Amino acid sequence: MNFHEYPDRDFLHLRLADRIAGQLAEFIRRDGRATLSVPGGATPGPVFDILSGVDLDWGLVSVVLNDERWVPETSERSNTHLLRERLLKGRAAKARLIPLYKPGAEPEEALAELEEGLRPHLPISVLLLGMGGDMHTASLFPGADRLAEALAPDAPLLLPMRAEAAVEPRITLTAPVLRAAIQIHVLITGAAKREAVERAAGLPPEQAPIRAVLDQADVHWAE
Ligand SMILES: O=C(O)[C@H](O)[C@@H](O)[C@H](O)[C@H](O)COP(=O)(O)O
Repeated sequence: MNFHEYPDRDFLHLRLADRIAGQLAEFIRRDGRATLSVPGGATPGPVFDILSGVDLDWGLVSVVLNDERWVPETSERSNTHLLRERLLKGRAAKARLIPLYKPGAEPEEALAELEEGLRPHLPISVLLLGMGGDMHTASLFPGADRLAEALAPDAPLLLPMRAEAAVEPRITLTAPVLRAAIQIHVLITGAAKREAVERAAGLPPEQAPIRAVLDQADVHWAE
C-alpha cells in the first residue's frame, strides 16, 4: 500500500477530493466517460461536499456505491440518502447514480436486476473505499455469511451480505470488482484505523477483508 499521512482532516479531504477529481477528468478526456465508486458511512461526507462543487463534466460520470444497507432511501442509514445529500448536488447533480437498492424487494430478489444495471459501467475508474476498525471494507465484513464467495476470483459482481456488525442486510460489490478498479483510494481517520490498516497488511483477506485491495491502494490518513 501507498500510505499518505496528512497534517489534519481538512487538508486530507481537500487533497483527496482534488486527486479524485483530477483522475476522473483524465478518464473523461481519454474514454469520454468515467465510473466513480464511493463508500457510505460517516467518514467521506466532507470529501463529497468538496467534490460536488468541482468543475467537471459530471454528466459523463456514473456513480455507484461500494455497498448499500438494505433500508429505504428515506432512512438516515441509507448510503444512497447520504449520496443524494452530500455528493449528487451542485455541479455533481448531473452525475448518473447506478442503484444498489430496489424498494420493496429482498436483496436476493433484486440482485440480477442491479447487476445488469451495473455491468455496463465497469470497470470502476476511481474507487474510494472506507474501512471499519474491524478491517471490513464495502460490506465485506470478517465473519459475514457470504464473505468467502465475495472474495473468490470468480465472484459475481454483487452479493447480498449479512453480518452481526452490519445491523441490516447489505448488498456489496465483490472483491474482483473492487480489485479491477483502475485507481483505488482508501480514506481513514483516527489512530485506531491506522493501526488496523497496518495490521491488515499482514493478514489474509478472510480475516481482514480490506487486504483484498491493499496492495493496489493509496491509503489516505489523518489523525
Ligand atoms: O455502508 C458502509 O458502512 C460502508 O460503505 C462501509 O464499508 C464504511 O466505509 C466503513 O464501515 C467505514 O465507515 P465509517 O466511515 O462510518 O467509519
